[in-house]
Amino acid sequence: MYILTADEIRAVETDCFKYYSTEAELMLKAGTACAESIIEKYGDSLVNSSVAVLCGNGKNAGDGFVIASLLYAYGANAKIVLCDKEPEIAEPLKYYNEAVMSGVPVEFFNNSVLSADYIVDCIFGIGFHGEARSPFDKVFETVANSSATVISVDTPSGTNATDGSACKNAVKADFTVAISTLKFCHVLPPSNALCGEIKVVNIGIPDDCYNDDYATAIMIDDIKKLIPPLEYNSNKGSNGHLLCLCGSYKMPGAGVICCESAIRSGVGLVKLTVPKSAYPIVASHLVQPIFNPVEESNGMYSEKAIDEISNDMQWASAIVLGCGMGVSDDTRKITEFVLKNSKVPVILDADGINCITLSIDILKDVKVPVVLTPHPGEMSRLVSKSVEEVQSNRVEVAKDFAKKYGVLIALKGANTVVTDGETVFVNMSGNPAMAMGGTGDMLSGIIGSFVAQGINPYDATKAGVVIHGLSGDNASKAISQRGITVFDMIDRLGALMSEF
Ligand SMILES: NC(=O)C1=CN([C@@H]2O[C@H](COP(=O)(O)OP(=O)(O)OC[C@H]3O[C@@H](n4cnc5c(N)ncnc54)[C@H](OP(=O)(O)O)[C@@H]3O)[C@@H](O)[C@H]2O)[C@@H](O)CC1
Ligand SMILES: [K+]
Repeated sequence: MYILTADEIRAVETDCFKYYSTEAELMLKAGTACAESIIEKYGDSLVNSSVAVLCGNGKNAGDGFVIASLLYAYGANAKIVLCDKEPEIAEPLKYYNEAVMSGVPVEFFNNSVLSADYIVDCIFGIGFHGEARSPFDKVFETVANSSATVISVDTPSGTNATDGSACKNAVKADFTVAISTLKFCHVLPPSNALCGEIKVVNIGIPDDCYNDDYATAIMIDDIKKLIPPLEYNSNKGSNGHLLCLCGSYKMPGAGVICCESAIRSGVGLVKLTVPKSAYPIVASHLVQPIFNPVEESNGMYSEKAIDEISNDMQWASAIVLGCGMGVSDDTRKITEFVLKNSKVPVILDADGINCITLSIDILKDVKVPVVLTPHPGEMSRLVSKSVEEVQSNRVEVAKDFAKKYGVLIALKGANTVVTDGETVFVNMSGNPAMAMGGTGDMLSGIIGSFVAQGINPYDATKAGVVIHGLSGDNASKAISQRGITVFDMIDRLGALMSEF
């Protein structure tokens, strides 16, 4: 599934109009597909309910006039609410006239929308930019105060389809029906939080109107192709050796979480090389890995552990470095040693990332694939920008960094961005319940496990973020969003792997 900017979808539509369809035909298909999705989702509850279809001055309103006619015909008390004026563009005007002819009531915007059961938001689509100009500022304020179920058509009005920004009082939808493809407002903050459930409807634009260099949402079916079935004659050696350099006296759980997630996602053998004082704690929670308790300083790896770590590295087919490791001169030296000397891919997370922020250029000399899994705070330190700057340019920041340093990036947060600096993938699984300590350690363990099993690091990262998000979704559904722990997610990870 592609994710497009406003200009990219306009170019697609222009090609479609050139060769395949008129604007009016496409608008009818868009409005019809949206109405069908609304009926499919809300069904009989629409009948006799009051539905205010709020229409602006652009073509998003054209979809709205089609939707109003179809919901009216379905039995809803649907009415068209003109937010500013009667339509002037030919195609919306056509469907407006048809709606009026079919008896759909029309009114100009007033506070009666506050009592509607449903608001269908066709105020703006991909054409919105900046702050809402009068009279739309007032419309947005009123919608924000309504208790109606809000359905946005294509984009929540007031969001910018290209950069994901949102104006004051931008519409907050319960359900967004995206037309043809996702747009960036569906996956970038802050507007991704305004979409509610998202459904993408196909309106029949032929494939050859699209290029193939767009950002892509990672879908579950795509991931299934990336994970090969287990070999019938496999043994613990052939399913990969993952070395985890994670945990410290103060953060032993990171090692437990990382290793257990790796095991639950299929790796043959895991070795946890851990500072000595953390060993009794991790081993009391997890017994399946091999342990190597090593020299420590202040509860973190000591530089003196480098020989032991070096030996363990010869054994590994992938390495996860950094979860709960702590930052000290010694852990910085160990991180640099691992990066410079590893012959296998390295997944660098958390304190592994923090350990290289002052010596970032070492990434340019690393000979093996490196996956960095920063959260926005870690990314902000890596690029010396504020968290706000990172979050308002997630795709560009991640892509530029990956390209400059020749690494793979999974920039975490809602809709994790995965990139190799050339192509961009965005994750659609997961939920806010996962915003808690330990979920990052889990993600690193899953990615490390897949890489150790021989999946190429880019595919392993894509698969890891999707499956990690799904385990969060499953745990939240079974328990609650506020009430889950990382171990509730790990408990579901094993069963979830049956789908892959
Ligand atoms: N192409 C097709 O045939 C198809 C299109 N489809 C549908 O069309 C939608 C795109 O339509 P669209 O391009 O007309 O944009 P839309 O958002 O409806 O309105 C733009 C108007 O809003 C105005 N405006 C902008 N910002 C503003 C602000 N801050 N405050 C106030 N006004 C502001 C802007 O004025 P401007 O500022 O740019 O001069 C302009 O007048 C798309 O999302 C999909 O739903 C589908 O049916 C498939 C077929
Ligand atoms: K809209």
